[in-house]
Formats: sequence, structure tokens, C-alpha cells
Amino acid sequence: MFAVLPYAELLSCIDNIDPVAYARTRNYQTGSVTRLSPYISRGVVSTRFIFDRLRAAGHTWKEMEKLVQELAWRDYFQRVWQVRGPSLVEELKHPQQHIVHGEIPVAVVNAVTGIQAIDEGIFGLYREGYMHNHMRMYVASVCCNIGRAHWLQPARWMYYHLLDADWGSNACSWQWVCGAFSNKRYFANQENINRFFGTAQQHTFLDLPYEAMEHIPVPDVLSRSTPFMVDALLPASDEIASAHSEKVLLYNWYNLDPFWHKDEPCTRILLLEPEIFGRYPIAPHSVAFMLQLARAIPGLRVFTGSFAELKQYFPHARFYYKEHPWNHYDGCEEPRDWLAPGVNGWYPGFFPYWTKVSAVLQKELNV
Ligand SMILES: Cc1cc2nc3c(=O)[nH]c(=O)nc-3n(C[C@H](O)[C@H](O)[C@H](O)COP(=O)(O)OP(=O)(O)OC[C@H]3O[C@@H](n4cnc5c(N)ncnc54)[C@H](O)[C@@H]3O)c2cc1C
Repeated sequence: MFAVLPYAELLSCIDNIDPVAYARTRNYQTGSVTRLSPYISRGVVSTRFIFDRLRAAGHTWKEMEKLVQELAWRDYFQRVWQVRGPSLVEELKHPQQHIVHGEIPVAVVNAVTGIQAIDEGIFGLYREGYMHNHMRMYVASVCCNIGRAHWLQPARWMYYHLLDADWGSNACSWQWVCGAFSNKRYFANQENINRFFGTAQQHTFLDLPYEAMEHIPVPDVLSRSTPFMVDALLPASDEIASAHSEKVLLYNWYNLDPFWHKDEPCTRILLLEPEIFGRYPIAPHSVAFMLQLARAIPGLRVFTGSFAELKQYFPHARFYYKEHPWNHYDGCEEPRDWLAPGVNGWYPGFFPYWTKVSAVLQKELNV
């Protein structure tokens, strides 16, 4: 199980990032990836915060550009989510092609695809709540482009298991792999997987030249599918004392920032809405991870119920929350952190967005 890092250790992980090694090795299973995504997705640290720490550590733009670009992918998907609305289930650019069903291949769920690295990657996801980016792309390609599943159910399956589950990054990435948010479907063959994940397999259903991959029939091993149907098991509410507290801070699955209004005398509530987790369930290890982060915030109480139900406990309060596409509260909305807050709105692709973000950051650095 993924252990939650105490804040001081998290900071030291950030300060010890070697962005040059990251740029060179990030596509390999054993590469120097940061594994910061669970903390970013849960709102403990932001992309801007990491950029500022890299800068303070003295890294030059050239050294850290690749890592900052990856952080910008995250911000980009958040912008897409903001603009395209909370559900993000409509195809963003093109309807997905070549679909034969709307479920998930059973062999993927059971980690028995026969592709050794992929099966190990899925077991790792179940065990640790984490999967390497390149492996996420392989799995999505096997589900959608080889197994010809619609992207939505497999995406929900992966989201369920990831500690870094973020519907913006998740839905946009699945759509990117299956060609709904890109102009070309993503394929990886066995040779590619062997190279980046250190296996030496041959004669698998992926052991093909790229020209052949777009046209192969669904391999037998991927032909059985199953719907993805699970529930999230949410914790019971803490005792909430009905109070005349004037300021109530709302935390949630996407905001567990330990420094938010720190030391101010506020009521702090982690709001877990069954309606949201019913649509986008998360695994017990993700619930446990969230609660560990929440318990590190002094005075925070858990409330499982709707916002309307919570309001009954605080009839005279003003609610404060951070902006997020899923929030529907009323009260005082505060902005989230961004690498470049002024670069917002709809960009049809990442690179026009990145051109603007990198210009803002380079100006800050006087590059
Ligand atoms: C099919 C698929 C599903 C995904 N689902 C999620 C998800 O639910 N939640 C999530 O946070 N990320 C998701 N990603 C993006 C990416 O895989 C993860 O952010 C990354 O693997 C996290 O590991 P890391 O922190 O070690 O990344 P690093 O490589 O160390 O990167 C540092 C940070 O940059 C950001 N980042 C890096 N690569 C990407 C990327 N391709 N897209 C967006 N941001 C990126 C992340 O915030 C990450 O923590 C998905 C990617 C794919 C292909």
C-alpha cells in the first residue's frame, strides 16, 4: 500500500528532484519519475508550488523544461475540464472509431492479457494505486485500440484504482489515446513495451509492425468484456456540532491543501458527497489515502452527505471553497493555483497552450 508522506518528506522529495535525469529517463519503467501525482491531484501541492521549488533549488530553465512541460499537461487538462464542463464524457474532438462494445476487457480487469509488462502494471495498480504514465498509455491502447472498447468504462476502472485519480487528466488522456482528443490513435507494439519495461517477450498479439496494428481483429484474449460496476465505500460522518461558526472551509477529494487559511479560526469540513462518488467511485485504498491526508489538517471533520444536508448544520455560516469543475456549492469561491493563471480558456491542443505558458514562465525567470 502507498504510504502517505509526511509533509516535510514530501518537500524533501520535491527538493531532491533531478529534472535532468527526469527528462532523460521518464519513459522507462525504472526512470526518475517523481510520483508526486497523488499529492497534486489531492490538492496537497500544486504545479505552481513545484515550479517555485525547482526554481528556488537553482535549476535552470533548460534543466527543468521537460518536467515543467509535464506539469503543464496537467494544467492543460484542468483547463479543458473547466471549459468543457463537469462530466467530460463527450468526445472532445472526434467520435471514437472502431468501437465494438462499451465495457472493459475481462483480461484487463484480471491482469491476464498475456503481455507480461502490462499484467504486472495492472497488478501494481491494484497493489499501490499507481501506474507509470507510459503503462497507462499501453493499457488504454490495449483496451480501446486493440480491444475496441469505448474509452469511458475502462477510464472509470483506472480512475477507481488510482490514488492520483483526476477526472480531467484521466478522461482527456483516455480520449487522447483512442483518437477522440487527438488526430491519431496511439499504438505501442511489443518491441516498444520490451524496450521501456525491460521484458523480452515475443509472439504476443502486440508483436507486430506498426503498419499492421491498426487493422488486426480483436485478439481472442480480449474478446470477453464486463461492465465496470462498483460502489465507493465512504466513511461515516464525524460528529458535527451545529454551530454559529461564521466561516466554514470546504475540503473535498480534490482539495486537501494543508496550508489553506492555516491558523485561521474556521470550521473545516471534508465534504464527501455520495452522489459524486456514486458516479465516479474510488477504491478503499484511495479512501484511506484521502482520510490520512485529511487527518493531518488540524480540526478537520468528515461529513458524508450532500452540500444541502451540510448547510443545515451551519444555517448562518459562509462557505469557502476552491474553484473546481465539480463544485456546485454556494458561498465564496477562491482560485486554484496554476503555472500561468492568465493563460486560460479553450486551447484545442496542448502545444499552443504550452507556447503561452512557457513564455510566461521564461519571462519570470528572465530567460
Ligand atoms: C490513460 C491515462 C490516464 C491517466 N489518468 C490520470 C489521472 O487520473 N490522474 C493524474 O494525475 N494523471 C493521470 N494521467 C497522467 C499521468 O500518467 C500521471 O499524471 C503521471 O503518470 C503521474 O506520475 P508521476 O507523478 O510519477 O509523473 P511525473 O512523470 O513525475 O510527472 C510530474 C507531474 O506532471 C504531471 N504529468 C506528467 N505526465 C502527465 C500527463 N501525461 N498528463 C497530465 N499530467 C501529467 C503530473 O501532475 C505528474 O505528477 C493519465 C495518463 C494516461 C495516459
